[in-house]
Amino acid sequence: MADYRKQGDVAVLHANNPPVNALSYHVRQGLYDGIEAAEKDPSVKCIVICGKGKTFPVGADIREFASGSAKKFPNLIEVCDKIEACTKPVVAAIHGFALGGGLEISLGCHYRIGGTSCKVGFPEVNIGVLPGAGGTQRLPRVIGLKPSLDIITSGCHVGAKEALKLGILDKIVQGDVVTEGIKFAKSVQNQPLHGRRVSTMAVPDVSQANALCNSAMAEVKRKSSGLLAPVACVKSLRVAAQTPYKDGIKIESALMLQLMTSGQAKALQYAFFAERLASKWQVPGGASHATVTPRPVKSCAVVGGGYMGSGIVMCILNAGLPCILVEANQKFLDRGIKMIQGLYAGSVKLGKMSEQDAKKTLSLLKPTLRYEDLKDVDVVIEAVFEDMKLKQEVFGKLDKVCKKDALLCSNTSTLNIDKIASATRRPDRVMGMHFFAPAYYMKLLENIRGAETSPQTVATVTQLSVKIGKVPVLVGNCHGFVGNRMMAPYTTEAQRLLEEGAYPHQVDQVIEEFGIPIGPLKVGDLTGLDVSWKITREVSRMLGLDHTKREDVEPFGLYFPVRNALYEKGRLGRKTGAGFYKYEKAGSKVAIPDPLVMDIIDHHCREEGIDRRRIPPQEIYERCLYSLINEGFKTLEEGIAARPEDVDIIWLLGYGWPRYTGGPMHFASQIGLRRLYGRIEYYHNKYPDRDHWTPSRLLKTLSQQEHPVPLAQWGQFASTTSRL
Ligand SMILES: CC/C=C\C/C=C/C(=O)SCCNC(=O)CCNC(=O)[C@H](O)C(C)(C)COP(=O)(O)OP(=O)(O)OC[C@H]1O[C@@H](n2cnc3c(N)ncnc32)[C@H](O)[C@@H]1OP(=O)(O)O
Repeated sequence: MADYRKQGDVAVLHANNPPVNALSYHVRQGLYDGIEAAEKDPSVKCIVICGKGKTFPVGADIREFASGSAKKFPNLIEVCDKIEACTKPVVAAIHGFALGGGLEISLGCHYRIGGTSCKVGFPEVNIGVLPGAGGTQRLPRVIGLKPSLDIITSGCHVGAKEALKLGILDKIVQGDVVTEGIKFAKSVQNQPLHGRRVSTMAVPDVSQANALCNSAMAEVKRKSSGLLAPVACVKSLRVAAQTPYKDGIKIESALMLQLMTSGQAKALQYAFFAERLASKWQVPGGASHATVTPRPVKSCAVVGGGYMGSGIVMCILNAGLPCILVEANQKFLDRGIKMIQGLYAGSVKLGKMSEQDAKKTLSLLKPTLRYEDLKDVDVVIEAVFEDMKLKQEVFGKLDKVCKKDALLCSNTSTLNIDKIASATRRPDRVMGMHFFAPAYYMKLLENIRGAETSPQTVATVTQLSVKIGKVPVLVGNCHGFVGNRMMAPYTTEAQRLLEEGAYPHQVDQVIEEFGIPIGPLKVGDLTGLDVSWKITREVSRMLGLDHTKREDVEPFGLYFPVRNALYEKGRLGRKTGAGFYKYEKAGSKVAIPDPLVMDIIDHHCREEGIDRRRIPPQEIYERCLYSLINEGFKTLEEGIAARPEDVDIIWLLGYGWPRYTGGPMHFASQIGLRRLYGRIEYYHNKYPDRDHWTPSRLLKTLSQQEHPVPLAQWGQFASTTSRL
């Protein structure tokens, strides 16, 4: 709703819909009625629109897009038009954020003022739509076409200073924005409104409109290939420059309708809420984010200053927390510090950080070679080499020196967290914190709860994860957890396809066309074929298998003859300039299909008596992606992942799965579970020896329901209880 009050001859309208004043039906109605009441009241001379609580409205209520309430009278266009048509001056007083529909409301106002820290923007592209309440038509009339193209197609927030410079804000004010808004409104109450109604203005300097729009169109197609919304934004802005407002708004609405009904908008809006759901955990027994109070974390330590460890240190420092970095020897410690210093220097050079801030942040870092220095820290994150023996050694040492209630976490990406915890006397305070590389950049944190991890440890680690800027997803303990476990069948199928008839570039092309930025074989080269070779050897050992014997490893999906042949020839990937591809030089990023690799593959097939066949792209697509999705369903049925949304967030934020499909589980719901199950069963029959094609029981059950079960209810069909 919107609260209406009068202060002298000023009517003040507060949008009131906590926590972010999203413009739900009742808020729109309140604003519309408020303007009407103020218009009718002869004692009112001017009006201020603002937001209750922490922000101005941040946009339309995204949930109303699916429910249909967004269309109810008055819709957002009607509210903006009502405000603009008012015969008394209306001032938007912005604090916090004015985003999307919130910014459209303020562009409907005759004046806009903002607090020093306010931000404005049109983030609609991020949820698959456009600023469809006149935003694409009004913004260019205020600030011109070029900056409007930048703001609307990027979805970026614009700070107060920049907004003032561009002309979005008329004034920046200090202190309480509503008080200042009232003062400002009084100062303009006798000014004519002619020239203040944005829809009546012309877009300034349209002589270059076509060239600007052509180049913006090329840019959005290059940057976000396959995304519909940025393309529609450019189209709508082109119209703004070439057409009167009354016609432009109709075209904007038509484009909005097309986007709203697209699968992309639904998937992106699903991802928006899934991301916010991720940190809301619950464990068996009922303890949850809502019931358990986290312990305060005032300082942290990281063990291991390699690529991952250094990145983790930076996340902690960036959050303003002191961090101790421990290494085994001076050489490694110096290397870690140098890496961290270099990355901050790079940020300063790029203008992302001031020199002073970089210095201040770095002053929070304390390097050491002595574990004893960790005695007072609240949380330690271990980031040493992925080796159980080494990790257990480290945890044993930490357990001895750290205070009793300190949490000990491991950045393992695959190893058994209970086994690591068994090296300590505090398994209730041990957890996995699986960061993704580069750790200072990637938003995902896969947090692993061991069998004995206490709810308070979960609460504390979740809170710390959010504080260091991550999206934490709580998962259960199993080999590879959720993300890497699903990765296994995907990479296995990619490699098995090579033996049957495909070449690396053919597999990667299909996956990249689907929208994953780097195909599985290029990822293999990036990670290093020696690294994956060693992992295969370690996993084989753990399972008591001889990794050199095909008959041992094949049934476990650990047989990678092409990779092994390349590894044996010293082709270790990008770093050696040769792997599944060749590269201009070691370290180069451009992967070039290599006839030598094709020969190696052909030779292997001849030796094994394999008749190579042409593999259609659809088969590549299904074998890589459907096997991965099937594994995702298995993590749900086993209670390793709590919700399908969690699986999706892990793949969206950790593995580059295209956001406009919503993630593997949402994508599965779009394919249709019956059809998906049928294809998985087909491959299971074709490759009965490959365990990852055994269809998930949960998927089977869901696919047999008479009507499609909404994704949010899939959990009710998982037979096993949660293993979180
Ligand atoms: C006829 C024409 C129709 C429409 C045209 C207009 C279209 C639009 O306006 S589309 C919406 C555009 N706006 C956005 O996309 C803003 C989205 N929100 C954010 O970016 C962030 O929430 C924030 C920067 C505004 C605040 O961030 P933060 O402080 O980190 O809070 P959270 O993100 O955790 O959000 C808190 C809480 O609010 C819910 N929420 C946020 N925005 C919306 C929204 N637009 N609609 C509905 N709900 C929203 C969010 O889900 C969180 O909810 P929970 O606490 O339950 O998790």
